[in-house]
Amino acid sequence: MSTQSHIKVPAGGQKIVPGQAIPDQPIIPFIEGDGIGIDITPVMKKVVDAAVAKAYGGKKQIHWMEIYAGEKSTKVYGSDVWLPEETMAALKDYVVSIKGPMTTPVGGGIRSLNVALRQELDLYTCLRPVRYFTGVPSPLKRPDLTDMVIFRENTEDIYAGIEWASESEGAKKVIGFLQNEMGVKKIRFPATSGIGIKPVSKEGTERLVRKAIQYAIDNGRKSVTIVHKGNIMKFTEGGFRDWAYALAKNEFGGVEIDGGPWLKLPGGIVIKDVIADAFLQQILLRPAEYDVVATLNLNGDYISDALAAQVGGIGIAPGANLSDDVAMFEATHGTAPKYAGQDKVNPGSLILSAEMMLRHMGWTEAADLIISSMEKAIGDKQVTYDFARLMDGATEVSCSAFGDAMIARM
Ligand SMILES: NC(=O)C1=CN([C@@H]2O[C@H](COP(=O)(O)OP(=O)(O)OC[C@H]3O[C@@H](n4cnc5c(N)ncnc54)[C@H](OP(=O)(O)O)[C@@H]3O)[C@@H](O)[C@H]2O)C=CC1
Ligand SMILES: O=C(O)CCC(=O)C(=O)O
Ligand SMILES: [Mg+2]
Repeated sequence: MSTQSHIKVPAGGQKIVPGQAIPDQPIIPFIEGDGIGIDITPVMKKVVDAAVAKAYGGKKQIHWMEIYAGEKSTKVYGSDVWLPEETMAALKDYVVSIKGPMTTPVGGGIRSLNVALRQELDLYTCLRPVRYFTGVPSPLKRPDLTDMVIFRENTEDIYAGIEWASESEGAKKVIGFLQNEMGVKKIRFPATSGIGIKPVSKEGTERLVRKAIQYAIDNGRKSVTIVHKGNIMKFTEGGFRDWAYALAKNEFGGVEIDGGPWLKLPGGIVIKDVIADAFLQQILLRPAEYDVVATLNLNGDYISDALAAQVGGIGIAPGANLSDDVAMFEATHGTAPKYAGQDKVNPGSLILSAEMMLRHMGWTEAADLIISSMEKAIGDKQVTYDFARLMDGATEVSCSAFGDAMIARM
C-alpha cells in the first residue's frame, strides 16, 4: 500500500472534536464516490456552501477536505488501494464526514467498501428518515402518510459478508464441520452450496434498539416497530426481537399491553413487532401505522429502498452512519453507473444527507434553508429526470441545475 499522503488539509479550517463546540470553520472530509458521485458530490458541496453562507452571513464556513476511497483512490494511490489507511484515519480523526456511493461488484471482486467503512469505524446505526416532500411524484394515493425513521443495524447480520463460494476449500470445510460435528442433515446440495454466516448479537441489537427508542422519545414519535423474520431465523432475527423487547422493558420501563408482547413506555410510545414480509405489504397499505423502525442489516437495506420508493424514489433518500463518536453521512442509493458523468441524476439524496449532517452539527438554520429551498424547487416543478418523467408540466433540469434552482430559492 502506498504510504505517500495525498490528503491536503485545508488551511484555515479546524477539526471537530467530540465533546467540544463545533468550530465556525470546521474541516469536513468528503469522499466523492464512484459512478454518479462525480455528478452529485460537487452539487451537494455547492448547495451546502450557499446555505451556510446565507444562514450565517460569512461567520461560518465548511472547509472541505477531499479524502479517497473506491475507484478514485486506485487512481490516486495505486491500482489495488481501495481504502487507504489515511482515509480511515481521517474519518476517525475528523469525526464528521460525508461520502458519495461506491461500487461493489456482484458475485466476485472486492467486498463492499461501504460495509467495510461501517464495520471498521463501528458505525452501528444506519439512520434513514423517510418523509414526503409536497409535489414529488409517488405511486401511492396518500404518500404524505409515510413518515418513518429507519434504524438499521449496520455492522452484523448476513450483510457482513462472512461467506464462502460454492466448491471452495472454505465452503467444503464449513459444510464438513456442520455435517460431521454439528449433525446438520438439511443442506440440500452440499457439494455445490455456497455458505454464508449470519451473526446477530445481544450487544449489537441492544445498542441499536436503544438508539431507536431514545430517538422516538426525544422526537415525540408514536411507536417503535421491531422488524424481523424471527419465525424462520429464530436465534438471529428472533433473538433481535426478544432482546429488543427486553431492553424496552428493562431500560425504558415498558409494560405489556394486553399481556404482550407489545409494550407501552411511560410516555405512551408503543413498542411493537412485525415480521418482515408482512411489514413490506403493510407499509404500502397502512403507512400511517408505522413510525420509528428498528431492524437488522439486510432487512434495513430492503426496507430503505422500498420506503424511499413510496415517497418518490431513492433520488431523495438520505442517510447517516453513526457510532458513538463518528458520523458519516451518505445517500441511500448507489452509483447508478449508466448515468455517471451525465449531469443528469437527482442530487437530492446526497444534499439531504448533508442537511442531516448540518443538523447533527447544530447548524439548523442552514439545514432549514436546504429543506425549504428543495421544497420550493420541487414546488416550482424544476426537477431532475426521475421526477420529471412522472410529473405533469414539469421542467426537467440537470443535476447541477437542480442545485442552482435550490440556491436561487434560498
Ligand atoms: N452506499 C453505497 O455506496 C451504495 C452502493 N451501491 C452500489 O452501487 C452500484 C449500483 O447499484 P444499483 O443496484 O444499480 O443501485 P443504484 O441505487 O445505484 O441505482 C438503481 C436505480 O435507482 C435510480 N437512482 C439511483 N440513484 C439515483 C439518483 N441520484 N437520482 C435518480 N435516480 C437514481 C436509478 O433508476 P432508473 O434506472 O429508474 O433511472 C438507478 O438506475 C452497485 O455496485 C452497488 O453495490 C448500492 C447502494 C448503496
Ligand atoms: O455496499 C454496497 O455496495 C451496497 C450498500 C447498500 O445497498 C446500502 O447500504 O443501502
Ligand atoms: Mg441499499
